[in-house]
Amino acid sequence: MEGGGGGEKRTMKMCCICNQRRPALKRPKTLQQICRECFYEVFEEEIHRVIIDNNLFKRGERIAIGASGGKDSTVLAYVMSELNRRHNYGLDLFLLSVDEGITGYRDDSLETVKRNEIQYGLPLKVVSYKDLYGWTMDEIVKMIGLKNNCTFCGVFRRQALDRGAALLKVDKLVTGHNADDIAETVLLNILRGDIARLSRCTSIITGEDGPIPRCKPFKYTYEKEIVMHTSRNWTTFQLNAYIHRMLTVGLLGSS
Ligand SMILES: Nc1ncnc2c1ncn2[C@@H]1O[C@H](COP(=O)(O)OP(=O)(O)OP(=O)(O)O)[C@@H](O)[C@H]1O
Repeated sequence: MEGGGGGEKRTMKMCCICNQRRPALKRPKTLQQICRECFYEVFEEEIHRVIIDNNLFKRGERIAIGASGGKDSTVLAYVMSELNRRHNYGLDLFLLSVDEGITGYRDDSLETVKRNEIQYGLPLKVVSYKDLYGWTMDEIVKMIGLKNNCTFCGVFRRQALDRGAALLKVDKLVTGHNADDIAETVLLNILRGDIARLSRCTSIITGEDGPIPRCKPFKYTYEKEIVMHTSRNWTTFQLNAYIHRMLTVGLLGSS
């Protein structure tokens, strides 16, 4: 584009993919300056490539999406239903949520999952700690205090997801674990000196010898890009409500 006065020439930077629209962001993964539309497109098609290159699914399979109502699994639910339709995978998709019984946290995020059920037309199954184990997480914390409660919760949730997947009679469970989560797990396993887990924790499919294999289609996806992708479907209100929830339970720093 020609600049105004002085006869000097200024070039307006364009999206490096379509070269038609102004860039709206710099991709954390590639540092490319691209427009929003191209970002959604390349983000989703990269997940498609991961699914195809790793043979994650077979036509006709029933797949449960572990849906917590958080950013990762909300974007995962959208991307899975979109790619299933766009590339005709032929999968039967379900949303599976575990209600741990944490007041002010999971009850709020389950509202997001219920919205996704309607938005994406995916059947939702909710399994609760109360129904499965007779205790909510709030009741467990009252008994044992805050120390070690995450360990209990993690073990219970894992089992609850398996129980829910069995009720839905699915072939596989997909979760929203992303590249940052996996890097964190690798570091933890190094610090713990847990060689067995260290070799397993980076696999894109785990639990093939257990009741339900688990897949991580976001294994190569940066958390920052998942946050950027939420703008495709989340309103500012939903984003603010999510941040508020995270601050309430101390999963985000307030500074
Ligand atoms: N209560 C739950 N019900 C169903 N699936 C869950 C639940 N909690 C976690 N998961 C699954 O495990 C993945 C990783 O969970 P984690 O607790 O690490 O949350 P996260 O990284 O914040 O992800 P999200 O943003 O989706 O909550 C989630 O993306 C989701 O697929």
